[in-house]
Amino acid sequence: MAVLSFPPHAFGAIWLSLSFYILLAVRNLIYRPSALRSVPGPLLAACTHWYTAYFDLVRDGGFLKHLEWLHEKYGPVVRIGPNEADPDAFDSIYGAHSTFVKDPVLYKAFQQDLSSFGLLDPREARKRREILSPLFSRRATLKLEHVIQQKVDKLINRVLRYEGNSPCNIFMAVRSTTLDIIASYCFAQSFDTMDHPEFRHPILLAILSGISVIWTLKYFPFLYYLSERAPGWLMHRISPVSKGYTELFAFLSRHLDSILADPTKLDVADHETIFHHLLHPSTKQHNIPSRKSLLDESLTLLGAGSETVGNVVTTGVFHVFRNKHISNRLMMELDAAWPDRSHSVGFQSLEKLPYLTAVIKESIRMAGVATPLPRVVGPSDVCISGYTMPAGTVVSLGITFVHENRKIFEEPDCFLPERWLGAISKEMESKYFVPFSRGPRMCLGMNLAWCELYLLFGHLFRKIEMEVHNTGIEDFEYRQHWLPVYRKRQLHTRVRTRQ
Ligand code: HEM
Repeated sequence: MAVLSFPPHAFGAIWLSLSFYILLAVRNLIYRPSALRSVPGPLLAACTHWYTAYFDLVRDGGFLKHLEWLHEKYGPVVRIGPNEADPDAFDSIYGAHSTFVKDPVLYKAFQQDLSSFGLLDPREARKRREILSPLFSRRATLKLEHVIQQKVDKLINRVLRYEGNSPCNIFMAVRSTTLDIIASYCFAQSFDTMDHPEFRHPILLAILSGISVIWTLKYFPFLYYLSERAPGWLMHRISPVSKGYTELFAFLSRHLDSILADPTKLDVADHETIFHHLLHPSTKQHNIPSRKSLLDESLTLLGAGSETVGNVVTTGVFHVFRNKHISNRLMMELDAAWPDRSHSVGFQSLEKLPYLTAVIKESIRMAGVATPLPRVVGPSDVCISGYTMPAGTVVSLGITFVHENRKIFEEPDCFLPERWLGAISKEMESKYFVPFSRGPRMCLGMNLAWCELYLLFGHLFRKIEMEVHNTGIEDFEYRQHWLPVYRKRQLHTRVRTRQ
């Protein structure tokens, strides 16, 4: 038997590790913040982080589902780690005046420490936001609307090539589009992801599969260190999709280095880009970011700006086209406002359409979003939901717990755009619609996201009739790897031109 051939020193090592973890767990139970002892939750969670790790890693992103069960069992505040709690109090954690900082244990796993998303120091993060915000303001988005529109038009053409043919993979088509949009918007460059047959561009595949490694890097950060130092051929052997990441990194590095070598290239760029802001002389008061920081920022924006919007659009297309009442009502509204499809209708006209707006909000609510967003309490102890959380405690509340809360949204599992039309909807929105989070670290790309969503939803539904093909609601069940990861069938539709 294999076990008999186990070398004796291996048993010794296993015993040693086990004893270490048991001692650590006991220490956590006895010495960790006594105030947290009163927070209800499983004993094992209070002993060790490997409790959440088990669900994140072994149960394939299953902690979010388990957390729902924990809240049902223990109530609105649950202890989920030796030093970690999940209280039902969104504004206390993420509100405008929050002084809590992002938890390094999670955020360092993204390996983008020097980007707007990864900077942990609130002053550094604020400075970076100040530099980039002008490019992501509503005004800037309106100015660059044509950049988005161009890609949306290309998507419509690409999708309509499937008319009378096999079903189109909308899941990948839309994600290819959002990746091309964010690359164009931020760098005035394109990967031409949409041109790839079946929308399976290696860079897109690498970004998608990269989501699933977040938990691994959170619990085993040294793996990133090893992967960075391993020869490329070995990494490609271990994970063939990493070739896409190598391609992405090489593309961004080449582009950045050419600008650093000759900044006048920015003068002839098609439009303003992130580098016009990050390398602008007035930035000197904040210091020009290092090359690593510029690369981190580029990777952050590509990641943050593509999958998020793509996921919302895929979710919306599925729900609208599987419900005749919703698709009819939406098309009637669009046809009335936009009788001639050959004339383009822009963001500012589309955002005035109430039913389209309701459909977009409901798609955002139903699409899984970034969760959890852990924050470290500080600089002093605070009382949250009736419990004292000592400074240093990690707290988080998943956005899904707000958006899928039965006490807030009736029938939260149903796609009901009408919920955003009633008299009460404005109040609901201001209190409970938080897909972009809130406070000092809320989404930087929110205006861009809204513009993309209106143009994508508006043009897809006005110009294309779709029939969902071989995809069911079960295919929208996801595993939470910080972002949702879909393991089942991708949304396919049969398509027909609408006049
Ligand atoms: C529907 C689309 C989107 C959703 C639901 C969304 C949601 C979020 C959320 C919840 C956060 C907070 C993350 C955290 O605290 O860890 C965030 C941060 C961020 N988002 Fe978005 N996002 C979307 C689109 C975009 C786009 C298009 C961009 C492109 C520029 C973008 C760029 C960022 C950045 C840079 C941050 C980090 C901000 C900071 O930490 O200060 N997002 N987003």
